Amino acid sequence: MNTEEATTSNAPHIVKEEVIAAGKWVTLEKTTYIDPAGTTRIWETTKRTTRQANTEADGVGIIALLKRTLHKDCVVMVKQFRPPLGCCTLEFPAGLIDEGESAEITALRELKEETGFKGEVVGVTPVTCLDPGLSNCTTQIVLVNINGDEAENINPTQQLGNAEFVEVVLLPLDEFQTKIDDLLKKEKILVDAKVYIFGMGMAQAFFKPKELPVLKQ
Ligand SMILES: Nc1nc(=O)[nH]c2c1ncn2[C@H]1C[C@H](O)[C@@H](COP(=O)(O)OP(=O)(O)O)O1
Repeated sequence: MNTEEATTSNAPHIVKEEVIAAGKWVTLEKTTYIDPAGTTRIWETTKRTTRQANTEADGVGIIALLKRTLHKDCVVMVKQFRPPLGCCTLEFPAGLIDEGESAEITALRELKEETGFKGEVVGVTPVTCLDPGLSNCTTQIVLVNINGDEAENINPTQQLGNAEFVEVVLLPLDEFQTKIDDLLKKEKILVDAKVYIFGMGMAQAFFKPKELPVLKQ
């Protein structure tokens, strides 16, 4: 057996997927798979029922930067009650990809619906996973700039459905992490992991690049 064959035969893979329970929005499945040691195992998996045929992403998250004359640049965030957690969360605006949509189109539509802002796409990630030990849920993060000086972005109006209750929260980019820490102290909310990691990354990138290396112990 050559190296390539050995690698292929040892590759972990799925044998079968059986639906245990199916709801309108999610399924619970029993996933039978072969692990890297060749052992057959079972995993409990959740999946969304809404993934469209033309995409491997379930939805998008939107990092929207609001740029206005004489204002600090702000990240447009949303706060809403999330039933699975039983509390409010601070998240990037987000939503599921509808039939025939690209990630970019979904991002601009969801941003308009949830926040009222009209944006312009400036970047998009590959398909990324969200909670791989639990679910096959995937997302693409779309970076959007908003010209806050444009007439339609001065008093933005949300376009929410009757079961949607979304509060828009503007956080200055240069104090993103500390403002989130303040909110967490004040209110009983949970912050989305993507959001907090973005804040940590921003803080590292922008506020510590000039620190001199110190002796490591
Ligand atoms: N897991 C879900 N359970 C539900 O009972 N309803 C759900 C689930 N996931 C989505 N939805 C509903 C709620 C909204 O009416 C639509 C669209 O949600 P969308 O705005 O695209 O996405 P989120 O912002 O992440 O809720 O789906």
